[in-house]
Amino acid sequence: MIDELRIKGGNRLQGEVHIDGSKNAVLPILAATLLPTSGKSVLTNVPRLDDVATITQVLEHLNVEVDSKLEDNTVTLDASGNINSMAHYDFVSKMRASVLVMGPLLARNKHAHVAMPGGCAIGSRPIDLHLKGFEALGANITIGNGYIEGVVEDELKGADIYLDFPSVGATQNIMMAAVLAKGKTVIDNAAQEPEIVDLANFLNSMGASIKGAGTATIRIKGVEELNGVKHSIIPDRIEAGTFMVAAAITRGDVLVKNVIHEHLRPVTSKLREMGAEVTLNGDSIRVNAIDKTLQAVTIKTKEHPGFPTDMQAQMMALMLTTEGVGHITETIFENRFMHVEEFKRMNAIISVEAKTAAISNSKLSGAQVKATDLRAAAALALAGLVADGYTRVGELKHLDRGYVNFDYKLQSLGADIVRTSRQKYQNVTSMN
Ligand SMILES: CC(=O)N[C@H]1[C@@H](OP(=O)(O)OP(=O)(O)OC[C@H]2O[C@@H](n3ccc(=O)[nH]c3=O)[C@H](O)[C@@H]2O)O[C@H](CO)[C@@H](O)[C@@H]1O
Ligand SMILES: C=C(OP(=O)(O)O)C(=O)O
Repeated sequence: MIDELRIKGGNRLQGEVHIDGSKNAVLPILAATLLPTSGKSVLTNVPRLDDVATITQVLEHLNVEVDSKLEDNTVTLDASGNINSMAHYDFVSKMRASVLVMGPLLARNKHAHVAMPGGCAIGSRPIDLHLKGFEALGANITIGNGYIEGVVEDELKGADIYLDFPSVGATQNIMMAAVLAKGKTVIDNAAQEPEIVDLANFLNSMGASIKGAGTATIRIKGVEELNGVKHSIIPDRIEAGTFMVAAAITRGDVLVKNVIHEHLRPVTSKLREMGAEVTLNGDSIRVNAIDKTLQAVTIKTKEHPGFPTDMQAQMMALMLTTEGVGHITETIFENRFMHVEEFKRMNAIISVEAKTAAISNSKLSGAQVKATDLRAAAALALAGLVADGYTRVGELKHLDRGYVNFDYKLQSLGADIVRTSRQKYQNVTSMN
C-alpha cells in the first residue's frame, strides 16, 4: 500500500498536544555515549524516531550494547566493550548526523573511519569545519574512497578553534573530541542552539568540564575520565513550533505541552507579530487564533537565537493563509525551498527570487504532493489542514525521521487525517 497522509481540510484544531524529546538533541547525545565511561548511561524522554533507530544501529554496529525501551522512551547504553572505529556508508548516507560519531571515536580509539556524508536535498552540507577542528586538536585527516579517516598519532591536545560559521554539528563534534583532550580547548563563534547546551549538560554530568555552552565561546578543560549517567532529553522545539503553527493555520486553539519557552522565542514572537494570541504558562504554550485575522510578516532564518531554518517551511504554509504578502529569506541552507513547487500544486501563490520567497494569501486546494525533506513533510500536511478537499502527502520516510505519531497527534486535535500504512518503528500508539 502507498504510505501517505490523507488529509481533508477544513477542521479547526483544538485541545492539547504533548511534545516528544528533541531529535537534534538526542542524536549527538547518543553519539557521545561512545566516549569511554565507567558504567552505563540511561537516556530518558527519547523520541521514537527513525533517526534514533538509525543512530542506534550505528552504535550497535560499533559494538555498543543498546537496550531500547521505546514504550518508556528510555534507552540504556553500555559502551564498555571494544568499540570499532568504522561508520559505514549505509548508515551515514541514511542520516547525516551519523558523522557525529567521529569526535567521540577519535577521543576513544584515536581512530575514526567514517563515510563522507555528502550533500542532501536541502544543500551541499560540507563538514570541513568539523575536520578543521579535529586537525587543530591533533588528528591527521585523510579523505579517500568515499571515507574520511582520522588518526591521532600521540594524543588529542586542547586548542583554540575559531569556526568560520557557527555550525551546530561541528560545535558538537569538536566538543565531544575535546572533553578528554590534554589541556584547554576554546571554540569561538560556536553554535548556541539549545541542543548544544543539552549535549554540554550531558557531558558535564559525565564528569567533563565545559563552560559557556549556549554562548559563542565554549571553554573545555580536558579531564581524565568520565562516568555513565542518567539524562533526560530536552523537548523538541521544532515539533512544538510545528504544532503552534498547526493551531494558527487552522485558526484554532491548542495547548502545546512539555516545551521550554525560551527555546521557542523566535516562533512565539513571529506568531504574535502576525496577530495570534500566544500565552506562556509553566511548561506549556497556548496558541489561540480563533476569529483572528493574521497578517503576513517578514522572516529571515538565522542561527540560534535567530529564526530556525527548521521552522521555515511550516511558516511558509501559514503565510499562505495570512493577509498581505509575506517574505521569507533562507540564509542557512542554499536549497531549502523545494516545498515551494509542492505548495504550488495546491494553488499556492509564491515567487522565489534568490534566497527570498514572497508568499501571498492563496485559496489552497487539496492535491497529491510529496515531501521533499523532513520539515516540508510537516508543512505540506499543515497546508492540507486548510486546503479545500483532500490532500495526499507522500514520501513519509522524511516525516518519520523527525515526528513521532504526527498523524495521531493531529487527529487528537480534531484534524481529519489518516495515514495509509506505517513504519514498524513508529507503530507504537501510546502517546505519553
Ligand atoms: C541533527 C541536527 O542537529 N541537525 C540540525 C543541524 O544540522 P547541521 O549540524 O548539519 O547544521 P550546521 O549548523 O552544521 O550547518 C549550517 C550551515 O553551515 C554549513 N556548514 C556546516 C558544517 C561545515 O563543516 N561546513 C559548512 O559549511 C552547512 O552547509 C549549512 O549551510 O543544524 C541545522 C541548522 O540549524 C538544522 O537545520 C538541522 O536540523
Ligand atoms: C534538517 C534537519 O535535520 P538533519 O540535519 O538531521 O537533516 C531538520 O531536522 O529539519
